[in-house]
Amino acid sequence: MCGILAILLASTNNVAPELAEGLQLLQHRADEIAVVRFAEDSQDACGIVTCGPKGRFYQCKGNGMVRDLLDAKSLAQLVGGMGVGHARYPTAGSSAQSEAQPFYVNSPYGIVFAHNGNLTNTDHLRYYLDHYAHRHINTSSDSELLLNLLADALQKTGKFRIDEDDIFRAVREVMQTTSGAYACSAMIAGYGIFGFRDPNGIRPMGWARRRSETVEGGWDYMMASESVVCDALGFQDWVDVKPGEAIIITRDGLTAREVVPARTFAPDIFEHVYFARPDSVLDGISVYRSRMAMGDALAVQARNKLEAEGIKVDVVIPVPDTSRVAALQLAQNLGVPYREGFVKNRYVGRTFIMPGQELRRKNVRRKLNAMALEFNEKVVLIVDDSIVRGTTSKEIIQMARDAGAKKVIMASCAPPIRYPNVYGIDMPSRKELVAHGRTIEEVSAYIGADLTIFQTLEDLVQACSSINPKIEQFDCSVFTGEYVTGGVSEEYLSHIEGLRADNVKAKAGARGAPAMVTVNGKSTKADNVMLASEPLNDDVSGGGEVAGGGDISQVVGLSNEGEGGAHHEPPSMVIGLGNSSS
Ligand SMILES: O=P(O)(O)OC[C@H]1O[C@H](OP(=O)(O)OP(=O)(O)O)[C@H](O)[C@@H]1O
Ligand SMILES: NC(=O)CC[C@H](N)C(=O)O
Ligand SMILES: [Mg+2]
Repeated sequence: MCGILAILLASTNNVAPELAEGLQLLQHRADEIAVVRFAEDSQDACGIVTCGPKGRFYQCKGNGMVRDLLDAKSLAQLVGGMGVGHARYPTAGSSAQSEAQPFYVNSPYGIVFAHNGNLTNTDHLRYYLDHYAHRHINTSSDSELLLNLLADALQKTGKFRIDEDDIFRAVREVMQTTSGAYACSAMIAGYGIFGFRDPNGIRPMGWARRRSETVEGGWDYMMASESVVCDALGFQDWVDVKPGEAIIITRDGLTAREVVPARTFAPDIFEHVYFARPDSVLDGISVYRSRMAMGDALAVQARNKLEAEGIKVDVVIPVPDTSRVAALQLAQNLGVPYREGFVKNRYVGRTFIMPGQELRRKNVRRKLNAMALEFNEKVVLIVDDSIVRGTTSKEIIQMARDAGAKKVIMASCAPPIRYPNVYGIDMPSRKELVAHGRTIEEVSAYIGADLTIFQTLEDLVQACSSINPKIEQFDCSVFTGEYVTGGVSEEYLSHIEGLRADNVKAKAGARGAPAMVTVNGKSTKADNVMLASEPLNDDVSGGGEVAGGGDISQVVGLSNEGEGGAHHEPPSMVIGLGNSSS
């Protein structure tokens, strides 16, 4: 999953520090543990591009977490009052530094682009861009395709200056040609920022504004994956972008338009189960309240199952962090004590996102420690938000037994996950999913539980839609194998399994080792681009029109691992390293 963010200030103050702060709040969408970052090729990446005087772009991006990569020194060099940020973990292409976002194209106008989601017709798009648009695609990233489609559509206007209608039209063209999930933020040099959400509203996105502190009567605007960014940065009145809608923000204000009619409104329910922060509200549904409702529903099920089996539970124990909210609710409903029996090492991140099964397994143990006094001689009910590969459950059940538990019952707030996610969550291979091809009893035996209780899909959907009844449908494909966009065939699933299963990624990881880039003679992890030599003019035009694009002096560190596509095998290369003028 990824986090996207864009901010446009009313003033020309530097926006980079706020973008970095916002990205920190989205880090859970691309979180990976410290051990991985130092021991192996890092999967996570992040980046910021700002637009400064004379429409010049300033960029810092690369592998690593926000707090490490976007340090004060780097941020000080990112000039300008508008910018785009991205926190990535890959669902297409590789984890190579060259695929870190935001992406940039110089033509037309200078566009910077960040994407959360995953496209399902990339072969087709790649073919079109190669054979018809004649645009060079330099990585295996689906997001680079999306940006180039957008650029192609804007290019077709043939205009020196574009306006809002041109952008809306270009976004419509993109939506009409792409299939899959996408929430995107973009920026045009010297013009403004814009964003859009796919016609099924699968990935979340919204916007907000606040009064400028420096420009009287002016507004600062932001758009982001989750509302938590809006709250923390002091923006107000969060508005969700609708499926098929695009928004354009310039210094003149915001315009929203439905560019294609919504096909469905089916947000990915896994955002509520696991991905999103509990303090976010997505499409009018508080993630926290939906997780409470999941706990309530699971309690009813658990009571019935436990009674039927004649089991009396002594204690309910959550698997930190995500399941805590639901587990507390479940314990209260059952009238059983809730105890934090697993202590989490706060310096270890989310294990689910880590690359490679062996690493994930080891790190469950590094991350969680069982306190014997909460397990010894007890019948324990362990609650997790989901059981995906079964790595966590298998390890912690063994830990519970080692700590003296008499019986271990496992409960999952989500139903069994049996199908890949093709919309931006890295669950690409059926074979890796513990419940694929297994009954509940078989899953239970595999993870070593005495009994395993899963939420029903009906209860999960009800838990989310009860908070906002206007959202009647969710993408539940990981549970059902029914994909809201359609067009996800058996052939396609086998194809992505071939590209993205753990074993394939392990090989690709070696090929995709991040390029080291030299900036001003220093070796750095980041693609750090400083373009302007001295303060120039305004960074954003009065809005409405762009004057022939911005001025960008260099692009850095390009390399390619190849998706195996027949039409593209671009060479590894580095273009224009070094600082232009400063
Ligand atoms: O069955 P698995 O493949 O192990 O995946 C499921 C687990 O992964 C996630 O935890 P994670 O450690 O990523 O994050 P958290 O701290 O937010 O719970 C999720 O909350 C489950 O605990
Ligand atoms: N998780 C995501 O949203 C990833 C975005 C995009 N598909 C990439 O791999 O970079
Ligand atoms: Mg967890």
